[in-house]
Amino acid sequence: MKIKHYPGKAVDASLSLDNDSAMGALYEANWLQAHHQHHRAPTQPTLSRQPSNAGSSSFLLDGISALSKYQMTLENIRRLEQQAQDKRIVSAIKELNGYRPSALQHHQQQQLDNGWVAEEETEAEEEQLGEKPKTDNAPTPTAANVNHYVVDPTERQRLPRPRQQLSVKPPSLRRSQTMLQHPPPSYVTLRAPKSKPAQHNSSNSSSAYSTFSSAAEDRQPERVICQQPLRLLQPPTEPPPPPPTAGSKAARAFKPLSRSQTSVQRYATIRMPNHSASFCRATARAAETPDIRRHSLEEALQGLQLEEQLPDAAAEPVVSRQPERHTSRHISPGASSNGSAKDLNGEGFCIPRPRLIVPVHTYARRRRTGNLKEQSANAQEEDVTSDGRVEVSREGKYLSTLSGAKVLGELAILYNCQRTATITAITECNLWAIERQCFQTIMMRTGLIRQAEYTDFLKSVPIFKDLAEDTLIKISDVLEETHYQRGDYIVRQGARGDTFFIISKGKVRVTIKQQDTQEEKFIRMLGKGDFFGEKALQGDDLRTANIICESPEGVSCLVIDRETFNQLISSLDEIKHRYDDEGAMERRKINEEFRDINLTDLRVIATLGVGGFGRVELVQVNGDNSRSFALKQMKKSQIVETRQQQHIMSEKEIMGEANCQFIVKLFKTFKDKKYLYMLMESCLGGELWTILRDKGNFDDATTRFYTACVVEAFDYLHSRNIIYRDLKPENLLLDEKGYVKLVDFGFAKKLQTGRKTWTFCGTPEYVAPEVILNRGHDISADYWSLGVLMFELLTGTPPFTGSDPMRTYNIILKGIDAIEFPRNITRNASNLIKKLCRDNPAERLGYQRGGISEIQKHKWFDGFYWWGLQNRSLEPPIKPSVKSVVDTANFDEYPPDPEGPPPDDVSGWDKDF
Ligand SMILES: Nc1ncnc2c1ncn2[C@@H]1O[C@H](COP(=O)(O)OP(=O)(O)OP(=O)(O)O)[C@@H](O)[C@H]1O
Ligand SMILES: Nc1nc2c(ncn2[C@@H]2O[C@@H]3COP(=O)(O)O[C@H]3[C@H]2O)c(=O)[nH]1
Ligand SMILES: Nc1nc2c(ncn2[C@@H]2O[C@@H]3COP(=O)(O)O[C@H]3[C@H]2O)c(=O)[nH]1
Repeated sequence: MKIKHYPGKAVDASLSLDNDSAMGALYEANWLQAHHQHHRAPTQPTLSRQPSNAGSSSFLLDGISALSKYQMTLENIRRLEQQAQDKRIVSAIKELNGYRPSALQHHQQQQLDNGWVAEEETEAEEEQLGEKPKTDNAPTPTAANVNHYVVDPTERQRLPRPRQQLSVKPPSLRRSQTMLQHPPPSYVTLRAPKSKPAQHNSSNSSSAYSTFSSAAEDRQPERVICQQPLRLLQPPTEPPPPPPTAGSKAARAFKPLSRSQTSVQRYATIRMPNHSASFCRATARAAETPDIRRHSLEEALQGLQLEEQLPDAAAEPVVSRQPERHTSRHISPGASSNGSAKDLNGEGFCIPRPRLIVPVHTYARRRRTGNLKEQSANAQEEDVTSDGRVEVSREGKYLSTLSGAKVLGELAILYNCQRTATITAITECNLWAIERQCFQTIMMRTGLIRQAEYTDFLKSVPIFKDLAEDTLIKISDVLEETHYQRGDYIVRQGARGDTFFIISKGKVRVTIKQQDTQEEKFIRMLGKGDFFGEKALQGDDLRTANIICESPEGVSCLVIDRETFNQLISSLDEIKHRYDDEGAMERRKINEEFRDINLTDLRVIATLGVGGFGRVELVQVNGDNSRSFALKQMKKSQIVETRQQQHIMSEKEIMGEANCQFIVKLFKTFKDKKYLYMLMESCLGGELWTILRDKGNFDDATTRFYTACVVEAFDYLHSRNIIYRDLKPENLLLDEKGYVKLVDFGFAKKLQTGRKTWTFCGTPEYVAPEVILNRGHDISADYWSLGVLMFELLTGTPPFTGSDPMRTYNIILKGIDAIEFPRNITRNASNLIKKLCRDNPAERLGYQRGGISEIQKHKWFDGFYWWGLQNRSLEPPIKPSVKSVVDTANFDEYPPDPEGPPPDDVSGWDKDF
């Protein structure tokens, strides 16, 4: 069998089963690269093979080789486990290295117990989010910090503009600050090696050993089984540490990682109480795909021989006394790697195999996906006499003690490199040896067989049918198969999710918890070839529905990790939209209408407004005079200068998807060298601010109507965890009927559930105290601004107004109780304002248990016809005069842009706009 592309780090070469030299060159090249990257020493002179005619360059990996990473990971994790007092560092390191820290197990437990519980915010997480600035630099309302509040150059020229808009600090700066404060763990920094004299010279070994018992508890004279080459050893800098004895403090310090940290627990979001017991694909699929059985692992081994070896007779392997039993034992999925019962109970060390080439990767996968129960049982069953113990050391330093059915010595074979560690027998051990050729062949054949099966299956799945063969191979290489029993929750709504699933067998039920009743509503059934789990990966990590195993005979899923999903799958249209809710589908249909409209099809009628980055023009599509649109034109250079790229992308995304009649719709975006454009629905009633300016203030009923429109818009946004952050009358536009809509989503942001954000943005008069104090804010900041809006609409001036932003912040921090309420604010209105403008975000109305409905139920809204507002049957208090679709009478007049066209920006940051 030939493959073209090797998954993982994609090596482009032809690999043939019988082409030994290609295989050797592949391993060799990997090792060379590893060596080059990490040891920076001259090329290993003792490599057994020279680059073959297969061409070593084509085998080289980008960056660090998997082997190097693997070794360093292994050893550093251990070292850090011993050293680090701070558990957070340990778990961060593990996570960086692909392990799942116990925190996730904790999460999973929480999910099992009670749905899910919001994770405690940590600095490290915020760092990842790239939002939280260094606390030292947190803005406080003192003059010294003025430069944190960069006055937005977008401030309009029109008078009387009472306020300025805030701009944000450069995100990159914030990030580096955070990193300064919390430097990343030094997991790549190896400590100075301590060495002890090697007992034996070593060589490139040609066999891998599986240790398993031979009775004796008595400590035998130590014998080296495989040894790391002497050349690598450094002169001792300090006396070697004594080998830890069982139960000693040192031995406890070496407490190895548990398997659970590397395998099933990675699906922290998935509740899998009753996994079916088998991960042996050959078995699991036997019933369904008889042809696959032909390629069972046993078959892959035909003609291969295992040898049993005593450590002191390493040079002369003894032929196994029980070859049949050994054969099945060694290759069974449960025992294919370090699958001892001890391991599985969290006491053994679990070697993460490098994801490099098919055989290696496949080898790893089996273990990572392994079903705990069954592997444990298998290992116990087969590990008849598992008392033999070996010690692993590297450069004279003790690493671990292995016992039971462990595989060792595979690295030198897989990578054709010298032994990477020294293995010494510390009790009498019997080892089974497999020769290089045999071992490689097993790994390769089983890997290829497995890969071919998965690729075939993927080809039959409709969403993948158009994917290139090499992409399918890559996907199939990282797939892990999991099995569930009837009634299992494969995915639980509200849990955190990190994986994408394709059903390979059986049926699942999709349900969604109803907000009001908490009952689970049936949504649909999914079967073989269907997928699920994409939403959590696209959104804020949280599962949006329950997926329950329905088939009596269980369900099998192929599981794909987030990284692969993002790289290879997430862009598929079908993935993006298959399970859209009704609103999203309707919205997509609307946007579809504008698919064929180009910038050149638009004709400018007049200017509607001037924003921070340019003008908003009233436009019509050539040949269609029945409708008009607002085209927001933004100077790219200015966006970059003020570092608002991220905000603009977010604005596009949120407005483009929102399907709410209280939010201005964005239909299409365009870009050219100088500008970004947003084609929106036009609201010809003008800004609420203009009306307020002309009228001075509104009465209670008028204010109630506009406030209610905003409540509806917030209800829509907040239920999707979107924070708006820029409420003010300028951003409320009236449509021709007099209903207001929220516009300008430049500061809107989708938050992760339970998370806060730290970006300092908004308009000074409207920002909440926690924003000023840089304590992190969330949707509750919008409720604060709602109170401010009510006050401004009722009085014509916002409650917190200073002569400059710093004074305004000081006033805000004194709180709403320090503000005198004019008489025209009714008691109910002032009560609601005060309840919205609570200093403590958690106490604000709308943010508590009853959600936004608490605002709707407030006395001030007594008798308000919410349903009429929602179905637009309610008569608005002010009916704007809009004579035609091109009537701009409700807008001020704007002179042409005095600055002229901006410079070109073709840097490409806006490619997704
Ligand atoms: N859809 C629309 N229909 C009618 N007028 C609009 C529309 N969108 C924007 N405008 C007008 O253009 C002005 C500026 O628009 P917008 O606030 O979106 O731009 P911006 O660059 O984000 O401005 P800001 O400086 O307020 O952040 C608005 O205040 C409004 O007068
Ligand atoms: N490098 C390294 N090898 C280990 C470790 N634990 C067990 N081993 C095994 O020790 C073996 C030494 O020979 P190999 O390099 O062939 O393969 C190595 C692994 O199988 C470890 O922590 N580091
Ligand atoms: N939200 C939602 N999810 C669905 C629906 N139908 C199937 N699903 C799947 O259910 C999955 C639950 O986990 P995710 O939210 O990650 O991804 C979700 C979708 O893949 C549906 O109608 N709504």
